[in-house]
Amino acid sequence: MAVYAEVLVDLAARQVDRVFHYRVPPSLAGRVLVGSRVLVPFGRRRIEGYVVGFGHPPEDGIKLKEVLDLLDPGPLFTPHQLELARWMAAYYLCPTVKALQAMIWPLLRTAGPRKMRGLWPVPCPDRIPDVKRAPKSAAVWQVALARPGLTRGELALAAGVSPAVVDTLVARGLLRGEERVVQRDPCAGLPEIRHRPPALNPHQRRAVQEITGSLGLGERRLFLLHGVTGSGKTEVYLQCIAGALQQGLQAMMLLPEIALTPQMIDIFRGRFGRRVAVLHSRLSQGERYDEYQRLRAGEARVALGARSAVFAPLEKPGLIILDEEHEPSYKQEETPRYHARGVALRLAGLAGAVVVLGSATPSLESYARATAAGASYRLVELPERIGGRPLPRVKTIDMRQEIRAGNKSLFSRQLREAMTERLSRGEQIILFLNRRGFSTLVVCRECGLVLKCPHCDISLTFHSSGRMRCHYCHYSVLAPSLCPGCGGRYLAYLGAGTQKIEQEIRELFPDAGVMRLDGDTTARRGAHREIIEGFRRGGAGILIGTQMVAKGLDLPGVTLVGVIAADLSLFMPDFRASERTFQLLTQVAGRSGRGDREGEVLVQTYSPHHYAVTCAVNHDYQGFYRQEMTLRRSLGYPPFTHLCRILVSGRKEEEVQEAAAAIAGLIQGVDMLGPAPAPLTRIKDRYRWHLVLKSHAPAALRAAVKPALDFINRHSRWRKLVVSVDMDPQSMM
Ligand SMILES: Nc1ncnc2c1ncn2[C@@H]1O[C@H](COP(=O)(O)OP(=O)(O)OP(=O)(O)O)[C@@H](O)[C@H]1O
Ligand SMILES: [Zn+2]
Ligand SMILES: [Zn+2]
Repeated sequence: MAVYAEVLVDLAARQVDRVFHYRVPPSLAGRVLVGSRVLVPFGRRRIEGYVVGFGHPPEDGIKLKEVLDLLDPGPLFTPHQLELARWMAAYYLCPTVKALQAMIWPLLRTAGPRKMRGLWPVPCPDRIPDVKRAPKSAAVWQVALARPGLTRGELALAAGVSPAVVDTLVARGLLRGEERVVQRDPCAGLPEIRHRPPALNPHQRRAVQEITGSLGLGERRLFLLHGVTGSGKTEVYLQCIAGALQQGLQAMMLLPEIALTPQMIDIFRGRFGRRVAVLHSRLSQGERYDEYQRLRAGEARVALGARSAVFAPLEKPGLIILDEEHEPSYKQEETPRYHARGVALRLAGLAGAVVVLGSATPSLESYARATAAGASYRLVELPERIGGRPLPRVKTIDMRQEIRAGNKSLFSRQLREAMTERLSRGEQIILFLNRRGFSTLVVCRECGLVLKCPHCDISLTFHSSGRMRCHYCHYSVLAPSLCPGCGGRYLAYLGAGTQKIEQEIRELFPDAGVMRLDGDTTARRGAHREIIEGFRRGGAGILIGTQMVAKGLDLPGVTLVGVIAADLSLFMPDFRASERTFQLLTQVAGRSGRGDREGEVLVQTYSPHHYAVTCAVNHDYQGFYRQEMTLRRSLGYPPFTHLCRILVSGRKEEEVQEAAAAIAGLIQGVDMLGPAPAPLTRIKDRYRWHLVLKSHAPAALRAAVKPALDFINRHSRWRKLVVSVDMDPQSMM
């Protein structure tokens, strides 16, 4: 009997989410498996597809086309992964093929195994060159052992001999020239310092016992690890992972991209060596491919990475950890718009794994699930800092009073004094401002024109390079000397960014040594490590940065943290603005006083009485939680409801508006806000309108959205529009 493959095809333009049937020709029989990537005819084209099953064609008598080719030697995904992709498609309302591709992306970009042509040592104990009798040959041999695969020239150079010496070793059969597959190791050349686990404190011990006690039961168990900053959560993760490995399980450790610092990678490598595979965006495609393969082969047992590492191909994931679980970056802001936490919970269900969500400032959603009646998460707390250290003293500084006292600078008198004092004692300081660049607003003083991106409805940020940049579409232009509107000569540079802070701090503290950590200074590979290591070693007294300095850094020399403007995130048009502000302030404050000396934090603000600020100042998570929950309940926002945001974008605003209205007309059975222009009204030349749907049941949201989407997809009139559906949106911008 003929075999029919069910194939999911990738049609980027249309939202086709169904399988097509193809006959498997005898030449490919037995080699095409579930998970195989194949080439199939589709209409007049040949396209790629993924085999998701085998079965009977839909109708008898139809002549089926044949699979043309098999594109990889083995399957790219497992049945487990397919199941997860199907769930993602259903929950996040995206095509299954998109979910699958997100899962196996390290295999899809052109990378493949790396082959190297070079000289490889052939061990034969009796003929190894003697250091005394043949020092040159011995030198070549040593280099060849340490760095296999070098070319003849490289080897001679590294050993400090002429290439002829290399040739004699080849002639004697000690070196063989050939092409081999080599593994790219993203950590090659970095020191691998073995860390011994410290003795846990009683809170940590209890946490590790509770979590490891649930491992290997084959059923999903969920934990929320709420530990104050500096309470040693990382050590709890490490020991839980060690426990999982001991039981023959594999583990996944997820961190937000910016918390996945080289230091963090060192810690994991130090504890687990090559059993850790690292997956993150700064790796080269080839490195990613190799790390992914090491996980697939079971050679690596721990996957460490950012959001997409939740798709690491583990055969037996027994433990899944999300550190900083409250971070918005766990949500992918393009199709498939999944949340790594949601996927992790589902994966744990499929695999019978334990999930640990950790944070000093858990999301309201997670904390509610851990504390409400019938809680589904078990709450585990680390209420104290390691070594009984106190949390830092935090003080707010009312910037309105500074102005009244005639201080118009970016820095309050108190902050300056405190900095002087700390520096005189040889202590270190972090200054935090969540905005990169020099000034975020360039305005003509004569006609009031704001210089905006020609493609987005966003003001351009002036950078100290002399260029103005759009932080949304990367447009950049040389800053004009005259106003492009009126030709006026007086342009005002307003809204300080980290570069401006740096400039002013260098003037105020010329001897302190200043470093800056933000998206601009870390663009080059390796720069992030250099800056943090340099600062840790005392290479500077002051580190200025964006939220990169707020997350996860453990720098014992820091005793003062200054927050330049706490209000920046407070008044964003987003219902999570208070939550984000509270989290950010708590996290950045937590960088202070992690060593033996007591820490201090000064928070400059124009809203000293806002509860997000006061609760962060008082280290009062519970207080913040209670007040914010009261507000969310009264407004009907998550965690009391689920949201689904529909964003329509296109080049013609009338069309966008019309389509948004048409969608709104088709929505039934759920509450709806909008349609209205999104807060960012235009990005990359596309106008943006949105609708926000609310319901207590996610299923009701999906049921409401489906018909509207189908309608839009069917109408060619709106083909140029992009309609994106975002379940549980993290950004409302
Ligand atoms: N049991 C222990 N004994 C001694 N030192 C420890 C112990 N556990 C952790 N530490 C050290 O305490 C410091 C703080 O730990 P860690 O960075 O894990 O805190 P954290 O809870 O993740 O904080 P944050 O949320 O602020 O990132 C680290 O330097 C870590 O090495
Ligand atoms: Zn002007
Ligand atoms: Zn732009």
